[in-house]
Amino acid sequence: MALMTGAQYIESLKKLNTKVYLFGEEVKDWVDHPMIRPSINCLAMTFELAHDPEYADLMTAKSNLTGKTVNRFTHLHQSSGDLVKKVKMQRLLGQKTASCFQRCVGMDAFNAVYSTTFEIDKKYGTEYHERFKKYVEYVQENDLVVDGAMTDPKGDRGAAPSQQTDPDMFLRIVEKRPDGIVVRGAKCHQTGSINSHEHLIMPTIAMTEADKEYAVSFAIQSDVPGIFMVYGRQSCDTRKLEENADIDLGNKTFGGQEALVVFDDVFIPNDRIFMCEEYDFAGMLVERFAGYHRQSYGGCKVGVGDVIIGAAALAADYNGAHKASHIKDKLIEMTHLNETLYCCGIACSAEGYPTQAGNYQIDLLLANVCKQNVTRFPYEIVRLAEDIAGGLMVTMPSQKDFESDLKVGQTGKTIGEWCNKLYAAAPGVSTENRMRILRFLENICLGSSAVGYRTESLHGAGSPQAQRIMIARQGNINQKKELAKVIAGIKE
Ligand SMILES: Cc1cc2nc3c(=O)[nH]c(=O)nc-3n(C[C@H](O)[C@H](O)[C@H](O)COP(=O)(O)OP(=O)(O)OC[C@H]3O[C@@H](n4cnc5c(N)ncnc54)[C@H](O)[C@@H]3O)c2cc1C
Repeated sequence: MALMTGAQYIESLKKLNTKVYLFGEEVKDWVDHPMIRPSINCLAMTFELAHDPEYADLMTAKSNLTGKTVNRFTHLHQSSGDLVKKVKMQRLLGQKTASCFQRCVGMDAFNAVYSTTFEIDKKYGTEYHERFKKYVEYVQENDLVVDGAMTDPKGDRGAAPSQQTDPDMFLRIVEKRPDGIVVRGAKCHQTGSINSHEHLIMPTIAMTEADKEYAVSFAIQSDVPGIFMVYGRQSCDTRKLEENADIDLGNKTFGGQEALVVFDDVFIPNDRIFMCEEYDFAGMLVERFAGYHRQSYGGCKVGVGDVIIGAAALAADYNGAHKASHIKDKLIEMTHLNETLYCCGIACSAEGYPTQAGNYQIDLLLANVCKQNVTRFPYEIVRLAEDIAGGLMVTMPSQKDFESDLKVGQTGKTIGEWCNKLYAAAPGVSTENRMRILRFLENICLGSSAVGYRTESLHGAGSPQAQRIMIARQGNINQKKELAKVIAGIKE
């Protein structure tokens, strides 16, 4: 198979028996559910673009395991050039969907598990790395989507896994058998989990010996007995259930998705286990995965930022305000912020280095600086977009009002005629186009796409403080002190 098309991907989801719950009920036909389908369309783009010759260099790569052409989302990075292409691919996908396209977490997890298993085996003589290589070959050959699952519910944030009142607050091994293990717990906020064929599970935090039953990494199909998913609500999501919904959605075709994935005593066969109680490697795996994922945001959010900047510029054109110098300056500021994020994504990639296993790791300090900026700049970008858009972005009547032929008032005009007359702006611009661009901005600033552009920018790949801890560790203040001493002539 090697490279699926978007249509083949969607068909492949229909063959799964994934258990999905939404509004307290099981959703059988979840592939075509109007609240879920936009996120599937979005993921399908990662397959479609891989078939476009214009993007083949970014979207595909040569597998180091088989020598075959694979989708870059399943690739193990072989050079810093590969890391740079990853960021460029993510920017492209952001530009094409203006949403979270959900396939990055799996790619980031592959690369982190690949290098960590190599080092576990070196210390303990285990065989995780060979198993994992076979698993990645299987994923590449079948062009699968894999959810990168790290975040546990975590319960009391001040307590370690083994100290929790409820032991299910972190995913753990509850039984060891000759042929595998049984696990119990959950992973929350899982991006694209319902749309994934597989889940690659990793521990959430560094651990001590007391936590060893929680130090576990494995891969498992989405629809095995014991796994079920509860779909996450998004702001304004039920607009997608409205009949003939179009303009009011802001982005009718694409969207993101998160869900709670529960493991209610799930059996994991030995050949799919990549860490089993080696607690001293949990921290390494977390740090490497988080590093790759912090790099990712210097690509995907930048692509979405490109569309937001374009939409804000169009809103100014449609409002007739585009010639004002402060509008031009705000568009410059948005571009400056967006490109700064891109600089960080490219920089941490260009400074990548080979791991002991041979795949490439990003520069950790620069990736954390990248993500720290991502926790801030998108908020400023949407603030400026809202400034340029004007208040109509949040007070505009519905599409049905603009189209209504109900006569109102005393002069015989319809609601539609009133809305179209009063919300006309620059000459020659249809109110429909004005509506479309303002609804797009509403969706991204505070509608369902704000999940991906705002809160995911803040908490995804770790909350801001997690990056500050890494920046403190990697910043090498002592070396900087030495530099200052030399220049200042301090000898001690
Ligand atoms: C849209 C979205 C998509 C995501 N996708 C994925 C995914 O695909 N896969 C995945 O594994 N995860 C995913 N995540 C999870 C993400 O990694 C977490 O949200 C993040 O690590 C923060 O964890 P939390 O949400 O539990 O927040 P909390 O841990 O509750 O943090 C809230 C605040 O408390 C602080 N805090 C927490 N613990 C402590 C402590 N011990 N000491 C001091 N301060 C503390 C934090 O710094 C923060 O300020 C996603 C999150 C979002 C929002």
